Amino acid sequence: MPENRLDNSPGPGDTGAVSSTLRLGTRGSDLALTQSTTVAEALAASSGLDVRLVRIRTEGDRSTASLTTLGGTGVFAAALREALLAGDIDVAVHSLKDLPSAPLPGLEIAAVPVREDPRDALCAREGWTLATLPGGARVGTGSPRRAAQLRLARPDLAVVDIRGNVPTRLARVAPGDLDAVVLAAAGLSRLGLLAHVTDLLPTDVMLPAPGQGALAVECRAEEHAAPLAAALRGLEDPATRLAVVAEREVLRVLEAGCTAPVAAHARVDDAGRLLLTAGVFGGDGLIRSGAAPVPADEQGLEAARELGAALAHELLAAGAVELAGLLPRSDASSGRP
Ligand SMILES: NCc1[nH]cc(CCC(=O)O)c1CC(=O)O
Repeated sequence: MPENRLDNSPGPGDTGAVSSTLRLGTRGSDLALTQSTTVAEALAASSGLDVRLVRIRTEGDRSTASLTTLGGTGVFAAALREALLAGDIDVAVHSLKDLPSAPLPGLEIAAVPVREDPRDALCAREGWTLATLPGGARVGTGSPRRAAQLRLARPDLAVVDIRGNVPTRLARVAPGDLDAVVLAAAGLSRLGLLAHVTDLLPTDVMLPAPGQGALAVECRAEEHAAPLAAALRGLEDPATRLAVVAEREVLRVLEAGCTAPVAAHARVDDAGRLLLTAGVFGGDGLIRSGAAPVPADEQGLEAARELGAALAHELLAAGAVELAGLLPRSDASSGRP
């Protein structure tokens, strides 16, 4: 597959102007390509650089094994991050929810662009909503987080474990196969597939994965002061950054001692307060909410982190670790996607 060129200026082979060419690594799925193309175009427009997409094939794309067997969703990001560290690419675009919560030495998330709708969406036959799906309806998801919340909302449904990229999962909704699937609204939106949504699930019914709907634009940390990082920071949305820092801190703290699926959703309200809800699912599930003022500087990020950690510790104190034993799939990791 040839590299995608976003402009028609000569490549490095023609002029030797390597430094003006930015290699943006991407996975090959429709969703990854859409996300990467959007970021590449924004970067090309703001920086004047020649931005090229470089496709990287990841273990997560190659394998049909279940995500939990592969060791969680980090498999999607690992190959891109290796290419970044090796200097084969200059920038990587990830779905933030697929990025492990631990920082990777040598890399930095230079920008978190404005977030899409963080909610999960039901795509059902016959225009069914979660409330009107007939009893026993077969609903597909590969996510322990979504499965657990589906069971809580509608214990009478049959939750079916599925895999594959977004279009593949959507195609399973057909008579004789699945009656519905649950997918992130953000992915459907980016792929132009929102018309398939029959019910946008409110966050109090289906609390999203930490980082859902947000992107991470990653580069090598050594480039922090370089023009590249400055150009990347132009893509930053501060409110989204605050929200995902809090959500990912919940995940980071819980991942240490808890294997139950984790969900978290935060947003900044009009008064400049960060509102965070975090949950772990298994049994009846556990949910905690909190709020904190978030000043528009480094202290805001620290406050977001503290709020995330505080809710995670509340969940641990309320028995989050024990919940893992109540899971139908006790090997479930953080519950992403
Ligand atoms: N787990 C795969 C994945 N990673 C990111 C998205 C959607 C986009 C997003 O959540 O930002 C999806 C598909 C889905 O969960 O439906």
